[in-house]
Amino acid sequence: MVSPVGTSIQRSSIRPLLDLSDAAIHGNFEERDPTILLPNQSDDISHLSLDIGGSLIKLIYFSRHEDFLVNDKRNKSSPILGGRLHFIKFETHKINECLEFIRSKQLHIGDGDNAVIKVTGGGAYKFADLFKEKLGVSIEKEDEIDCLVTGANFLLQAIRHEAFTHREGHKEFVQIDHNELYPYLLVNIGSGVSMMKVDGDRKFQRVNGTNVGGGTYWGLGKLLTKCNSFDELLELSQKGDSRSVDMLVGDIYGGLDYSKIGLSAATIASSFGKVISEDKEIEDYRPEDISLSLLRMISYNIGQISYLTALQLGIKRIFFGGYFIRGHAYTMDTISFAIQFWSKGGAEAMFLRHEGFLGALGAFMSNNKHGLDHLMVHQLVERFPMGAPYTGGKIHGPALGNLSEKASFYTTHVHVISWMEKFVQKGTQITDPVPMASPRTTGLGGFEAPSSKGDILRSDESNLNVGVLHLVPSLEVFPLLANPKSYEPNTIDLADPNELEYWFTVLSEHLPDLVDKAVASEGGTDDARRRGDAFARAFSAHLARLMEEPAAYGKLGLANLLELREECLREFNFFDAYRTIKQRENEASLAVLPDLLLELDSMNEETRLLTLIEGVLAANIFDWGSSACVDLYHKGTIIEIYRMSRKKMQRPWRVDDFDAFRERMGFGAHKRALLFVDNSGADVILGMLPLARELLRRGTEVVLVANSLPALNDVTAVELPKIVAEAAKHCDILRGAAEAGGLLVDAMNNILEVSRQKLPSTPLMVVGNGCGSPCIDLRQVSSDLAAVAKDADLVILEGMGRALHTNYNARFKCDTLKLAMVKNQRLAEKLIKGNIYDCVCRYEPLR
Ligand SMILES: Nc1ncnc2c1ncn2[C@@H]1O[C@H](COP(=O)(O)OP(=O)(O)O)[C@@H](O)[C@H]1O
Ligand SMILES: CC(C)(COP(=O)(O)O)[C@@H](O)C(=O)NCCC(=O)O
Ligand SMILES: [Mn+2]
Repeated sequence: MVSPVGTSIQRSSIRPLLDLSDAAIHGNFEERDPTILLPNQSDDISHLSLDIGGSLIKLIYFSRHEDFLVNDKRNKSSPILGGRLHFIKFETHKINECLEFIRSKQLHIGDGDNAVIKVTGGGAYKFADLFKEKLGVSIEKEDEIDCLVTGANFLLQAIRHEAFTHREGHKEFVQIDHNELYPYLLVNIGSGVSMMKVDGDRKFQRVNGTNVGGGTYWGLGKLLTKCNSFDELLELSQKGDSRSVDMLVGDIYGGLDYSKIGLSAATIASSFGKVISEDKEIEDYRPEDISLSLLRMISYNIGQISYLTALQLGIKRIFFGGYFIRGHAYTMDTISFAIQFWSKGGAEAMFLRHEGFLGALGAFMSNNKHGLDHLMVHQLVERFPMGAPYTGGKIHGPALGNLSEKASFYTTHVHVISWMEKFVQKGTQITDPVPMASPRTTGLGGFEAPSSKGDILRSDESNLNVGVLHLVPSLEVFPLLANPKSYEPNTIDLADPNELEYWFTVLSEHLPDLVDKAVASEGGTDDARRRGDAFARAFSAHLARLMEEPAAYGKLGLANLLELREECLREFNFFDAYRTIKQRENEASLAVLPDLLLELDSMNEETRLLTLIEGVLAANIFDWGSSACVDLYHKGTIIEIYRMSRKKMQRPWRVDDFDAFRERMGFGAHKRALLFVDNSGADVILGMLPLARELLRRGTEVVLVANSLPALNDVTAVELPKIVAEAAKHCDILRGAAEAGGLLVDAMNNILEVSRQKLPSTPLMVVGNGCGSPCIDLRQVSSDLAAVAKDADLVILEGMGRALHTNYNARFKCDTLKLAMVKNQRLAEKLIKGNIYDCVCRYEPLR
């Protein structure tokens, strides 16, 4: 039996606090990213793995965090711990930076006596002594190819939006059926190139390779262009025109296509071949053109060898990894083109978001001590923090001014941790344009010059290319989903640029009001204001980044954006922005509840059910996330708005299945109902609770399913027991049910005057859903919710976020009722061909 949510969800368990005592900036204050030493802080890090390659060191570490769901009682015995996986890279020739990073974060200490450091790549051999000398640790070596394959298999099975195709500037995520994953060809383009045929878990063979790889591009490029960094070289290529160095078919055929064998005039006949006939020195060529020619030469070559290898083995799918790809649109397009061209469409190139980290991930997975080797897709949540440090609950520094004001602050405030310096730098990197090459092909095998959108590569330093993977072992797939495999939570796909722009504008315009509320919720102090500013800046930067590259963080739907906003607030330590508003609305609603219940009790059953549904729809107007509603609040009081809203409840509603629902409802029609509740105040107290009471009265057990973490003015599972206890003071049905559901155990102590007569025992329970967003992705819910769902035969989803933005098209294995008032004109038009404030009552019985 489920017990109510207690006090297990605590602030401190979600946001780790750093021990800042004796903190000091290490090294030169003027340097760009000074290391901050926190000698007394243990991040509770237990697992570190590295892939030390010829060019780059890839580091993954796991920091243990008691994420809010790990407190779940049933998981106490589970060996899997909640925590976060962080992905970092260094250049191999700067190994000392890497060692310093490990030391400053104490990654080599671990939680027990000895941390296990799994290392793969040649550096495991080359630098073993250095690790011993500098850090006093022995490393455990892991086979490189083994790790690459393990890493790729893990990513392809555990991360939902990992693999994607990239054609003509367009990125598309591919859903890979686990049963159809093998065999595939894995091509890892690091310094050199390895090709593996993968047939299963640890079943693989290295089938090919080439010495012309990422090291060749960077090495030759450095020599020929005098570039100082790989990124600089790659950026140059974006402005290049390789025709000045490449010999094209047209150059040989007097401008004509060699159409007999399918080669267009623009096809490269010989990379760098044009140079031979020209009497020029290297200075006479543009470095941009050289870089592009090199990039094309190497990418085509790898594409061609990969294709031939796949052909020889009869494999259709080729996944490309390795840091050479660097998320670079043109590189991916070139490789895709080569595969498509040579295979005539028979084979497909796919890329991986964690491209460079395959080996490091494999090394990490080879450490069976953390018990993370069988993580499932539903247990992983990827987040993209901006890097605001946790500093004892406070973010230090003066109010943020203009981005250009950063320098003076930094030199005068070195005694506090300069989160600002890092943040401003990150914000700038994030809003930098991302190159989105959309090369036009001639169709005959030639590429025109890339037409990239920007000229700056997004720095990896921003850490927003791959996020932090949160491992939440207690998340599960909602067991009542009719078809979990094809389930798509988002109703609105933001792939449509118009849609994207509309929602971005809506969210941007709502930002000042949200910041006001957030700052007020933390007492309006200077510190809160600074954090408010920083939050607004961070969220705007995320929006700008996504506007430019919508798939940057994985497939983008409206629900993801709304969740990102909540996560971003939390990152800046705003735990509950609408705290006071929620309290005020709860109090006002509880005050009128007894009268409402009296009125309802005077009705006959049929009228009552209709009035109850009307009540839910009318009260769903209290939504602080909708700009239209926020305008309403500035014009009237809660009670005025509620009255107005109730008066407008004329049937038929825009979507109106009420009659079918009423027909189904009788005494004991359902054994257990899950009520996914939405907003605080009138919505839950005058809308959903009275409906719950009606179900209880009809002998149906009720589980109120609420957010585990705050989001806008949504009620949370922690807040609900107190609200129910207050309501129960005025209602025997609710009191008996809450007692039977174990809800009043704590609350009863406060209401001793209540008579303890034996009451009917249909239980009312509360359960946290595992999320902190106004929407709900039912592929990742708390195990508590999954457990209660098993006996449920009615699901009621309420509110725009849970019933419209997400799950409007979801099908369930039981009767389902979706209730919402539409508080956005565009959504009303698009979804129900109606208008703002229209209502949806969609009933989908299980036949
Ligand atoms: N910042 C960078 N510095 C050096 N090389 C980079 C960088 N970013 C991407 N690369 C490319 O990635 C290649 C290394 O890829 P990687 O998968 O890390 O292989 P390895 O394990 O051999 O180091 C380099 O040869 C270069 O082409
Ligand atoms: C965030 C919300 C989904 C919350 O709605 P609810 O689930 O509370 O009905 C909604 O407020 C929303 O879609 N807001 C953004 C659109 C707008 O301002 O119109
Ligand atoms: Mn809401």
